[in-house]
Amino acid sequence: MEQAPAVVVDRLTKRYGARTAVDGVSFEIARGETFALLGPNGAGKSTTVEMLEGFRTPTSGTASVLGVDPARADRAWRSRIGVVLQTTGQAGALTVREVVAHFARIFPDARDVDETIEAVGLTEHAGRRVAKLSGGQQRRVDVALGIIGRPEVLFLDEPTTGFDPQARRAFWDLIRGVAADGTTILLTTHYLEEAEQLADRAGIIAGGRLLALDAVARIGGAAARTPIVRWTDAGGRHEVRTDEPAAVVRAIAGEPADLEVVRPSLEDVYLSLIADTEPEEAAA
Ligand SMILES: Nc1ncnc2c1ncn2[C@@H]1O[C@H](COP(=O)(O)OP(=O)(O)OP(=O)(O)O)[C@@H](O)[C@H]1O
Repeated sequence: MEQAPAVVVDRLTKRYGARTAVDGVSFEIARGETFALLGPNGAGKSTTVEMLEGFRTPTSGTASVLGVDPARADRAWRSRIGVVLQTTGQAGALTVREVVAHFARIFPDARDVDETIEAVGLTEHAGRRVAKLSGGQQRRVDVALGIIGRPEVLFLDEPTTGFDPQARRAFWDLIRGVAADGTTILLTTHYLEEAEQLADRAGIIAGGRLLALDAVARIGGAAARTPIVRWTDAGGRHEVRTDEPAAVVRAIAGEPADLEVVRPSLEDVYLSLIADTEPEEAAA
């Protein structure tokens, strides 16, 4: 029998007064899958994730995480969930090792404290106070606390904001390892490359509505990913969308200038999908 999905969201809606932050969103995340929720500032990503974490109550619709309604969840359920919130909030006076060890005691089957600190690349800072770390290093402490309990479902809300490129790559390796252990991951991010690197599937949300939901390589539909050939000749600048870019290039007469073949990236598809949506200020 196929395992039930780890996360089921059905017409989930959250209103704050007259503002609808999340508007009838539905998706599922399979066990072991890494799913990315993408969207501009104010799109409703954090509100969605926080309803799944049990920190906010839906206005209507339903959510289920590991078969449980997060709004009614108990401690046993919470110990199966890992959370990395958007804002950092540890006790800054404690050292990295003290904070991680403190959290390890909360969970029935916690990871080894030093191994976890090593996994997030903080071994040489383990004895330092969290308050003395850089923003990116403090974020790694958040991630350590999110994974210390060996969660079945891990929520990562903008986990690499403030990371330098090298730290981001190290973090991706860490998350790939967590995913390889079978952990289901829900990631929100503004870095589309991060979604391409980590996620199996993604949803694009804007104005509280889900605009697209598919495998990362297919999102936006096949047409949106059709390669584009561009070149300049005596007749001006040309642009052709084609599934056979090599044939188009061969057929170009003479010596074209600025010849390029581009395959639209997730970022291109994302930008064209959200281009028609209202910016948050206008939606207020
Ligand atoms: N407690 C609240 N009261 C009123 N409005 C809220 C509250 N929390 C969020 N909102 C509004 O709900 C909308 C969605 O916010 P949310 O934080 O979910 O967006 P987001 O996609 O996570 O954005 P970002 O990328 O900036 O983190 C925004 O318009 C926001 O202003």
